[in-house]
Amino acid sequence: MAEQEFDYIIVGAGTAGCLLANRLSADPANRVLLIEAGGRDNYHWIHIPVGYLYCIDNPRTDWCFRTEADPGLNGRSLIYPRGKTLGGCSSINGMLYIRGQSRDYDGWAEATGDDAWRWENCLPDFMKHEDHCRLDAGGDADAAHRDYHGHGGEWRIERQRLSWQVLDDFATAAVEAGIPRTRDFNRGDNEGVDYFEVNQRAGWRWNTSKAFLRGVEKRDNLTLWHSTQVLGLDFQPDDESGQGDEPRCTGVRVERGGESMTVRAHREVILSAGAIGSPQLLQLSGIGPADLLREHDIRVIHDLPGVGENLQDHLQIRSVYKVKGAKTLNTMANSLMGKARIGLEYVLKRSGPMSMAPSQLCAFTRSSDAFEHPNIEYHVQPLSLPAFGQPLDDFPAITASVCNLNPTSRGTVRIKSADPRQAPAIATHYLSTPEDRKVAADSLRVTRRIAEQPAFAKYSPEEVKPGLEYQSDDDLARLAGDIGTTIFHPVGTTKMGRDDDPMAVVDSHLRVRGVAGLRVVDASVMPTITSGNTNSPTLMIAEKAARWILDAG
Ligand SMILES: Cc1cc2nc3c(=O)[nH]c(=O)nc-3n(C[C@H](O)[C@H](O)[C@H](O)COP(=O)(O)OP(=O)(O)OC[C@H]3O[C@@H](n4cnc5c(N)ncnc54)[C@H](O)[C@@H]3O)c2cc1C
Repeated sequence: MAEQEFDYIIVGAGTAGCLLANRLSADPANRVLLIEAGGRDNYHWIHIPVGYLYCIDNPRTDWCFRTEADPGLNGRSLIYPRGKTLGGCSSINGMLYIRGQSRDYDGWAEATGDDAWRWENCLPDFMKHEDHCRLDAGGDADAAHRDYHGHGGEWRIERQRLSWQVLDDFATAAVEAGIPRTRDFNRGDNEGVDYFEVNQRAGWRWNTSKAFLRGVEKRDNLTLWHSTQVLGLDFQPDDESGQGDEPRCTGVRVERGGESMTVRAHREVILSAGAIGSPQLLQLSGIGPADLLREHDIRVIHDLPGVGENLQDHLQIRSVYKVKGAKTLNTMANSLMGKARIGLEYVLKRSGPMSMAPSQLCAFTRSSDAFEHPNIEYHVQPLSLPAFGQPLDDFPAITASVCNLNPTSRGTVRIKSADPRQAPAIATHYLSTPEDRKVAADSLRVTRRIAEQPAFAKYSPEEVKPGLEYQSDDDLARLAGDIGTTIFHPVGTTKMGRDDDPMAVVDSHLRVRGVAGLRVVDASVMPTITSGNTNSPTLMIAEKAARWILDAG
């Protein structure tokens, strides 16, 4: 097949990739190719919110990664979902819209030496694509809402179409325990308790493929290749690149319809393959820690020791409380009649449990007085299950999942072979620092403090997990290792940083250091994880990067 040529090649049609494709192809003069390994997002469970349960660990929508056995989890290995379809993780995620805290972005500005990343300079890039329901005609926005939220953009944010008495009471208990109520988690200081806002439209999931791709897919200058895996990057050797001593990325090698082929990029290749896929592709292509590459007989194009290092994630520690006298999903869904009622409510009104994001109630607070800012986040659910993928418990219960927002543990993503079809080794290293073990223990104590408050105590809560017999720091941290699991936020594996940071993989404009014509634009560039869920920060990153790419073009 003849070699094909484009101006920009975007690898990965996930959260970042779909937004980039939209913005870069807005100018008809730019020929843009968007490549996605997964298929179209035409599986019904992607769109029915509760369907995330059926998309996770399903090869139709998920890469189905497994982590290495983790000593911090007492030797357990976890399923590690990553979306593999148009929309990427935004097609299988929890739909929760949370930006993090202003200090996260001010920290990125410090780490890169570039004020473009300061909170006040990120806020316009969050707002640019936003379509916030409270700013709809007749919406209940307060006076300041317009200063923090946008309307009319592609990315829809709505209130949930449900409420649960038991969660309303958990929220009141949180207030009784000293956590203030908030009406907006997204103004830079997210302390407080309320229901999450979600990326849904009228009870359907709103993923980045619907938001950014669907309306522009027919542009003549935008080509979409789904079901096409990028196998590696091509380079022009340094002496021929005309870029001084820098090698230049000239295109990608793909497998499409059973054939291998090369595609050329005149201006840039942009990796948006996510926090696992992007470092894996760089390493496979000769950009990464030289020793690792040589171990797998890969020619070193550029020795960048930070590629695949600095993996950060939020570990959720799921306390389960058996309750009396409360309606929970466990009991509602454990009969055929109950399931039928739930199904009917969704068909007729697009509301109820089938419209449910995995988590409903949110709280940000501090694990102890040692912290000046909220350093833990709650995701509270009116249900419990022994493990993801297993049926709900047959007793009424809620789960109060808590995670450390700013972990100090760092993991790695490293190829296991030069074969692009083989998954890399994902070593999470959760709870590997004394600080993280202490926050884990203290956060479980905060959960207990909330559960003891009068508003929740009326349900006679019984702590099934971890169990009140565990009280000491050591016991609680060990138990956290038993019941903790990913909350699906890997970031940081191609971090941005200053020129004098040897572990920085990209500069503050997300250009791969030491290589021309190549950027990374996705969750992997975050130098530190945000204090909240990671989808909207990734969109903000892509919005900023799109402008820089167009300006450089
Ligand atoms: C189960 C789950 C629940 C989550 N819940 C939430 C939530 O409620 N709120 C929130 O804010 N965040 C949530 N997240 C996290 C959030 O969705 C991610 O941080 C965000 O989507 C990352 O975007 P990205 O662009 O970096 O990567 P992705 O969205 O993963 O996109 C990468 C894309 O690249 C493709 N790709 C990878 N390798 C190749 C290759 N070699 N060739 C071609 N294509 C390739 C992938 O198939 C994928 O489509 C969740 C994630 C998961 C998995």
